[in-house]
Amino acid sequence: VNPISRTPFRWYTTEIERKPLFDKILIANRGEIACRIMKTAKKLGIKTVAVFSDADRNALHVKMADEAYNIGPAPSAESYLKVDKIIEIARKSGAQAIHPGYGFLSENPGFADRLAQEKITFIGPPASAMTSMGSKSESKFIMEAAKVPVVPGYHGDNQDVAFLKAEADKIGYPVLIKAIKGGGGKGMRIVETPEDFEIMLESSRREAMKSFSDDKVLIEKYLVTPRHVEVQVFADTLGNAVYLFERDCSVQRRHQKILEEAPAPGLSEELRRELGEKAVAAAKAVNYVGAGTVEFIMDNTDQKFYFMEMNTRLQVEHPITEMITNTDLVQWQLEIAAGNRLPKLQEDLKKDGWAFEARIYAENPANNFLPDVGPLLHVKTPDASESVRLETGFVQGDEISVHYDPMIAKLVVHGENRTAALRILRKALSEYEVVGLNTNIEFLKTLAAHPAFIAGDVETGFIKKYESDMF
Ligand SMILES: Nc1ncc2cc(-c3cccc4ccccc34)c(N3CC[C@@H](N)C3)nc2n1
Ligand SMILES: [Ca+2]
Repeated sequence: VNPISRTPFRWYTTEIERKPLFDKILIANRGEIACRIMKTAKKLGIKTVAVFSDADRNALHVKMADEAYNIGPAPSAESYLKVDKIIEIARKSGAQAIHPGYGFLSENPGFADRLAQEKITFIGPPASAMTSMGSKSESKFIMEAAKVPVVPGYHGDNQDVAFLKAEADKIGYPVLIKAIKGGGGKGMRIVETPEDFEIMLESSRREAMKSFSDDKVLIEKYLVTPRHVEVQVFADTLGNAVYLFERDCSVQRRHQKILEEAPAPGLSEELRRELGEKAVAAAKAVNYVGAGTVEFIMDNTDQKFYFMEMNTRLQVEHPITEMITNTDLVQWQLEIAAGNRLPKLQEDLKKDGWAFEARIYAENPANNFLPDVGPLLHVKTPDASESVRLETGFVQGDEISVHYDPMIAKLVVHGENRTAALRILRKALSEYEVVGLNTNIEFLKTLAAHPAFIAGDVETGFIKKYESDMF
């Protein structure tokens, strides 16, 4: 073989000079993700500005920041979602860029656009990509054009009841009705028989109008207890895009992820590569920039996978991807937001070992796992090490309040293989103590010891199927 062609074709033939990162960034978030972003900023010598509501005055992220500003009362709508207030503080503090974290304003195209107008760098994707991927119908049309597999169904403009019912008959029952602007299962209805179609359509539309002010729906073939397999992708402003392998997030309750793992169990290398390549194709189809996650559902019987949606933000569970690829994805976000190229090429990205993330929730198992609140009277966390990483925004003495999401920490572990990682997870959970409010730590211990979980038989019906074993 010609020796020249043996050298891998390097995407960057000209050495693009590396632009400096930022002097100061504002983190428009709270809790563990704000703390986690600050850790990377400090590592890079970037000054950090925190914003906090009245309820978060003494929070860890406020203590960690170089500067901190109050943005209003506890309710998110009066604080963490106040665009004008956040911009005013960015101005006052001289922050050149804003990191939105996840939730809050992280997938709000209006916020991204507003920052562009204000000449403040938004550390995230272009508003256009958020908008395209924010609509389940528009995103499906874009995916079809990009040859990314989507679930068979109808996702067009015709919202006439009789027409949609005819489409459902064509697809074949059971079908799923989904709100076009939906997410996390809201507005979703499973329809088992034609007789139920109209009433379920009406109910889905009511919820969609209430939740998203848009009652447009799409119809899909319903996959019974699919797996939720998502692929981390990254793209820079120079036209490059890579995948950083997949995560399995099937173990959920009421669309709330509980225990995630990377890579996904039971996939061949060939299927893994196909998932990655389709995810990159999805990102390129919307000229994506920054960190993104392409969510697929995978049929448990034939391992066929279908595009679900794209999350145009850095997700809660990103640390398990960092652990198996030895990357700092917030650093990647900062490099890309500063106009630099991807820190690694696809061939430089290697999957190493296995990682789990257990989400520690303040919740009461005796009260249907509903969120719990209260003081963290006593907290003893597992010792951090190469293989144990704890991401939290709260310490002993803090109050977990009702205003925000009940996740108090993420326990992330890494092992050389799934069995080793699971053992490290169980040990870490056994060292985790919280007194003062109820948590799901005991539930997680049972889950991590369950034979079906140990066997890797994960799918979205897992909790429902084995709940009786676990409580
Ligand atoms: N055509 C078809 N068939 C089965 C599905 C099953 C689910 C689903 C239902 C229940 C829990 C889930 C957890 C993770 C991923 C998906 C699910 C689903 N979801 C739930 C919220 C959103 N992420 C998409 N869409 C589906 N679509
Ligand atoms: Ca989403």
